[in-house]
Amino acid sequence: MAALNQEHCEACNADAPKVSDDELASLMREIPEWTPVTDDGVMMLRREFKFKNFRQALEFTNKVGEIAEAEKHHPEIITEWGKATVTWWTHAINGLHKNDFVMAAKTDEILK
Ligand SMILES: C[C@H](O)[C@H](O)[C@H]1CNC2=NC(N)=NC(=O)C2=N1
Repeated sequence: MAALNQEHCEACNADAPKVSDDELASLMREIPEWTPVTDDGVMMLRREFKFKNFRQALEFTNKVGEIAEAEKHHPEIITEWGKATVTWWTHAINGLHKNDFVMAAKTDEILK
């Protein structure tokens, strides 16, 4: 199987499948620094990234924005002094799709 960070998002509509509990468990092993969180009943993936200052957090935010535009899949990003909090979920299905795990893995790759 290709590494998650080498995969691409598939076009996704309201009929697309949410990840099953088994898929969730196995996909989480590929992005161990992310946490599944539930916000208003919607499951999401979240990770906090720490930086030395606001500028570095902002530069990272913009790089995440570039991969989001390239893959047409978009996160919530909260950018603060020394920190960016990235949250991925699939709006179209109000939950987690494989695409969110691909994007989390690509997000991790930005800092490698
Ligand atoms: C038409 C367009 O591709 C869709 O609206 C995309 C845009 N980016 C998206 N991003 C996320 N995270 N979930 C979506 O369902 C989604 N839909």
